[in-house]
Amino acid sequence: MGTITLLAKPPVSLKKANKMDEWNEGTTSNTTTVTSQSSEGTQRDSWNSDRGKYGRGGGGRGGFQSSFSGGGNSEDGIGFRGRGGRGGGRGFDRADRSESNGEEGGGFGGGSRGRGGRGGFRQGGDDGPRGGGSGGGYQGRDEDSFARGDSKDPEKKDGGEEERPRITYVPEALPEDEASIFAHYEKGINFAKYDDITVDVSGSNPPPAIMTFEEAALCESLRKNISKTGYVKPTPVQKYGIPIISAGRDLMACAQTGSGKTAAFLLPILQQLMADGVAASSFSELQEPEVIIVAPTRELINQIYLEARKFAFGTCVRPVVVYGGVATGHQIRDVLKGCNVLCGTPGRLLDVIGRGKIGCSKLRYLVMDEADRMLDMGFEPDMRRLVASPGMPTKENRQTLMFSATFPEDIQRLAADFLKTDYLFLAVGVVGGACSDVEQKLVQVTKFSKREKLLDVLKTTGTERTMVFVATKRQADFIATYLCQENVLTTSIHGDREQREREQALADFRSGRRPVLVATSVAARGLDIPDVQHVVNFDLPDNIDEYVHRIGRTGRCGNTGRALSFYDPEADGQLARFLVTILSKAQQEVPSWLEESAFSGSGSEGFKGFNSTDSRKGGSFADSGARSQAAAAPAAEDEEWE
Ligand SMILES: Nc1ncnc2c1ncn2[C@@H]1O[C@H](COP(=O)(O)OP(=O)(O)OP(=O)(O)O)[C@@H](O)[C@H]1O
Repeated sequence: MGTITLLAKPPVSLKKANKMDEWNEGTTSNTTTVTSQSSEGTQRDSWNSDRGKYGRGGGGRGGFQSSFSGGGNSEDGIGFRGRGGRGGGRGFDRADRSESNGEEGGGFGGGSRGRGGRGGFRQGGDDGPRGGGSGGGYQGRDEDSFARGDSKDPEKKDGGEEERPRITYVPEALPEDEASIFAHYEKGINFAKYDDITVDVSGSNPPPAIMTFEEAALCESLRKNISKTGYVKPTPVQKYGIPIISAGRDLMACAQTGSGKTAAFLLPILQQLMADGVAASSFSELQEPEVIIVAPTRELINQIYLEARKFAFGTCVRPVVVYGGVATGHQIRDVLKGCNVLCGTPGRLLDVIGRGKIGCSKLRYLVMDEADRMLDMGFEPDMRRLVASPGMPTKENRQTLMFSATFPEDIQRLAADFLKTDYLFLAVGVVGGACSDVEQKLVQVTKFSKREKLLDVLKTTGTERTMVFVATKRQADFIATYLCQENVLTTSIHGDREQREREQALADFRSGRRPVLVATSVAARGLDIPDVQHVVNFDLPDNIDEYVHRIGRTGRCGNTGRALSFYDPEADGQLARFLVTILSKAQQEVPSWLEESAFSGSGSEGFKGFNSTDSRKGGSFADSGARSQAAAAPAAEDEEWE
């Protein structure tokens, strides 16, 4: 099976990391050889593989001339899809296009949602419950002993195409000792400045904020766990969010990256479960969690799970996590040990519900983290399926909580479908604003000069932990390989890497063994990695919200950080006005060339309405069209998140 091992000195021949490797296991070596990488200028990458039968589009970005010659099926040999790749409406989401839904899709039949890799059929996803289009129900890719006894062969793709291997990956057991469970990183020098942030709560009768954790009247175990975690006082989103949730209100909360949103929802929920004496039981073939938490990527949901496990430590409340890329049977066995708080990515969650292992009738809390992402065109159908699951209480009979650092107004409007009409909207700071602890710099580049610039930058950052964001999975492999060849200790994460590799990459990055992580958007949201000092946008994203999340991987929890973005006027012009706004709202220097670019040509209509808040306040949907459109679109067209 092909795997990529990004070493400081890579071998001449690198095995390519993508899911096609999995598909070809045992049949094709599918080795990718990097034969050149220096002549820049044309999109001449030739990647001979059987990728991209569906959804191949004209190349957009790129520009590094390289020659990848895959050893697999060479039927098409065009390969380089660039950013323009679209699904042609086929609704197939093959492995080469999908980072998020390919793995996390609900799999209720196909359809014609072919845009940007969010097709109905999640072929090639790690768990992609596949709908056969007719009565297939939920059928995960890695069916095992828990599969329903119907006729589908889990190893075969629908339509009798290629065989796919069973997913057998089981992550290492987590350490159980307190020191590991409560390991945390220190808050930074700007933590106290959180108190100066403007907070706005809109909606009727909001409860008063708390100023200290003591005021939250938490039970003893939870108080102890908070203190072992090193939290001394709540952050603003916690000060306001905790009492709102404890008062039983639905909530849409928007607060800057790295400001403690996870604890803002976990603490009041766990408090209520503990106060009610909720206890996990392994004596049931049907587990009925009181809480479901969804997030868009595997790594993020795992992180949320670890937080939940930490805060529930020593109590009878049992959190469990389910996500793609890991053997489903393993996760279901874990669920069956007792499950009060089920954390999951949408596809796998729908899968385990569909297998009859999870019942929703006792559900009290539904939490969407990165809610604007969970409700954009990629995941919204899955969210609708989730709330339509058998036994799921109606929105009137459950508490629904949404959190993100960005909340475009059109997504807010859509989100209201999932919330009671009297939900509260909590805005901490500028809605959708960047964290002001991140120093943002932009440099103008041409696409041909990016790679050398990156190398220059990394030579000055030394062993600082740096995340480098690129537009596509292929680009991630390519840049990571290039950096390795230049002796920069690098690893990479993207949706074509196997889960084992993704977890290893994150572990290597976290530990500093590989201080540079080249990533696609899959790593843009939520990841809380200590000591990331630097984010580089090698390719700027298509929408400004994505930019805000990416740079938010640094400057967390009162620490400072730096973000450097390569701005290619040819490709990034549509972002200019949003960047100007983001920079100025975060008190950053705005380069004059950026201002010129923003005010020229396509104009400044995006400035109006940018500073959105609770959409019920009259909002500015019309004005904010450009921003909203960009924000609602998938984070990247070529690839997705998980
Ligand atoms: N009250 C607190 N005191 C000290 N540290 C805290 C507190 N609350 C949260 N943290 C820490 O701050 C960091 C960021 O928190 P978290 O990951 O919840 O941020 P977030 O707002 O969800 O960010 P993002 O928008 O990127 O998802 C974590 O390491 C968390 O443990």
